[in-house]
Formats: sequence, structure tokens, C-alpha cells
Amino acid sequence: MRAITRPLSAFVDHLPDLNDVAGGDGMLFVRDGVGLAARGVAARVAIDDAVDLLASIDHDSTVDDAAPLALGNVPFIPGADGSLIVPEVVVVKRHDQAWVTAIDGADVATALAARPDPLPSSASWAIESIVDEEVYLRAVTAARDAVRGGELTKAVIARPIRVSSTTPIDVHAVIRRLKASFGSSYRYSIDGFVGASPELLVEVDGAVVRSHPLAGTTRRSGDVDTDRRLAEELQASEKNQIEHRVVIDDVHDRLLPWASYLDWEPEPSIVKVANVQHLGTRMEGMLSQPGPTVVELVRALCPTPALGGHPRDAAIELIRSVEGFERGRYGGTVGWVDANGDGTWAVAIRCAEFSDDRRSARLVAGGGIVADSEPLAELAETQAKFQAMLSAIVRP
Ligand SMILES: C=C(O[C@@H]1C=C(C(=O)O)C=C[C@H]1O)C(=O)O
Repeated sequence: MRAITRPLSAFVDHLPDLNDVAGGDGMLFVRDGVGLAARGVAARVAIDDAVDLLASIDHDSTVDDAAPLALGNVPFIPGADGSLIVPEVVVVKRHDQAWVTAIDGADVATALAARPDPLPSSASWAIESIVDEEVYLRAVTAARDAVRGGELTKAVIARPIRVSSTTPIDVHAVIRRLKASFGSSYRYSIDGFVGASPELLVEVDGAVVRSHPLAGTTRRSGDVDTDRRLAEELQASEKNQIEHRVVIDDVHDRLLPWASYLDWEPEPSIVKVANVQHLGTRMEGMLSQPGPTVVELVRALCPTPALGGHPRDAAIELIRSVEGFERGRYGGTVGWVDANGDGTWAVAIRCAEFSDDRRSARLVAGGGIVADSEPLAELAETQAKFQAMLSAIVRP
């Protein structure tokens, strides 16, 4: 394969919005205006082979930092195949520069051409649980009992719902709404898998490695003082601190063997998203040289205990025996890797999987269960988390 990279300014005089480059049928991975949008499939590649394939591409570039890249998703189950896409055309935006890479002479002008604004439309909607509430509540209780019995320190229990519409759902409109409400989350759209995740699994940027695990959740109220009180209660809650500690220790222990240095916030801080607030701990370090690719770190970290639990194998076994559905892409990770092994991967949460005809979507949300978890409070937490995608999809 051959790739050509040029500054975006060689093709357009104003920077297009990445959401509009992706539209309803392209690909997107972006946060706060930094990220990429892509169109067309030049190749599909197993994640473990991606860096070798990308490095073998003959790359003609006038942009120093640019390298061919692939994006996609790794499912929740450890070791599951993740198939990435090498796009025909990809537009990359960083803080200070923007460029476009085209594979094998793909048509950049068509990829960048303005897409019509999504039209407002009205539909009738139905929302139904895919797994009965009773099954979910029993699963939470089973996880709590396993923690109380000393088999686990934490397991994450989730539940799926289906949203159906009488008319096809316009994914372009959905990603635009996610931008408006969840600009600082990792917003993604790949092969009908769309979401806005606040959680960074791992990022490799040269020798620098970063992760931002989240665990421990409370609602938001719409009122500043109430939100502050809820955040203080979250910080002071032993139950939530335990949920959080399990994740931080595990991510730290999995990253440390690759790092010459790893730093982290001494106390978890509050991460506010439009619908909920979380406990989060930023980690940043330097990779030992020669450094691992981001794919190796994805393999080491996925699924994070923020979505599985601890110990990992026992938690996943329990999840699979009590949850009553297959998680598939939910709870895995979504992101990109380039020919240098750099890349950014978010935890695949706050997501919707659209049917091929776009008339329905499966949404999944869950939460960490420890000894003091209350099943009905957990149900309410999933409802708050569902709001991220529901509010972007449902337009009566
Ligand atoms: C499981 C989800 O979110 C995860 C679980 C959290 C928790 O238990 O408090 C918080 C953030 C995420 O790591 C989800 O959104 O479905």
C-alpha cells in the first residue's frame, strides 16, 4: 500500500468539523476537537498485526508528525479478536496542525466535500430492557455476595436496553449532539458503534504514556450547589473509594512493568460529565525504551477492572454467568494506532450499537459492585449513564 499525507490546508481553506467529515457512514474518534475522522476502508487488519502493516506502507508525507493509522474496537472478552480499519482517507487534527492521509490514490476531495446538514425528523420511539430488571438485580446481588464471601473484591454488572425508532436514526445527527453535550469525552463512531466515553484506557504519545481510570459514580442534579455536595459525598464515600482503589491499583500494576517512571494523582479527583460525575485518577509516565506499542498496552489493560473487576478472571467468569447477555463491544476499548505504535484508546462505554437499518440501537450501562452496593441504587446509576446516548438519539 502507498499513502500520501499533506497539510489539510492544501485541500481546503477552512478546517472542516470532524463530525461532518465522518457524517453518518464514516468513522470518528475525537475529543475537544483533537482526533480524526475517516472515510472508506482500504484494509482490515487484526489489531496485533496493525503496527507491522502500517509500518510497511510506503508513506510520502510533508507533515513531520504524521504516520498512517488504523482505528477500531477490541471487544470486552480478553484476547478477543479486534479488527481495525485502515481508512482510505483520514483527516487528523492536533492542537497545532491538521493533515490528511490518503491510501492508494483515494479521492480526498470527495471525502472532504460538505455533507448536507441532518434534517430534523419526528419518530415514535420505544425503549425496552433486553434483560429483565429482575435478572439484573439478581446479578448485582450475586456479585455483591461474591464480594462479601471473599471470592472477589469487585465485579461490574451491566444491563442492555433497546431503543427502537419508526424511522432510521441519523448517526450524523447523533454525533453532532454528542459533540454539543459531551465535547470533552472521547466521541467515536465506527461500524455502527457510537458513543461518548469519558474514560481514557491508555494513550501512547512518543515515550509518554497516559491513563485516566474512572470508578465511583454519582448523579448530577442541574444545580451547582447540589452537584458540589454530591461530589463531596462521592469523595467521602468508602464504598466508592474501594471501587476506585481496586481499579487504580490494577491499572498501575499492569502499566508499571512497561514504564521507567509512572506518576499519579495522590487523591482521586472529580470528573464531571453532562449526566454523571465520577472519581478519576490521572496517571502519566515514561515508557522504558525500546517502548511498547499502544497495542501491547491495550492488550495488557483491556478489559479494565473499571468494566470487569478484580481479580480479573474470576470477575469475568461471574459476569458471564449472571448478566444474561453477551457484552460484545461494550466494555472493551475503542481507538486508533499509527505506524509508530502511538495511539489513543478509550474504554468502550456510554455507547450504542446501531442495527444495519438504523431503526434500533442496543445501549449498555453498568457499574462496579462491592460489599456495600445496593441493587436499586445500582439500577438508578445505570439509568443515569444511559442518558448520555439516550439524549443524543431520542428526538420525539
Ligand atoms: C460500567 C460503566 O462505567 C464504568 C463504571 C463506573 C462505576 O462503576 O462507577 C464509572 C466509570 C466507568 O469506568 C458504564 O458506563 O457502563
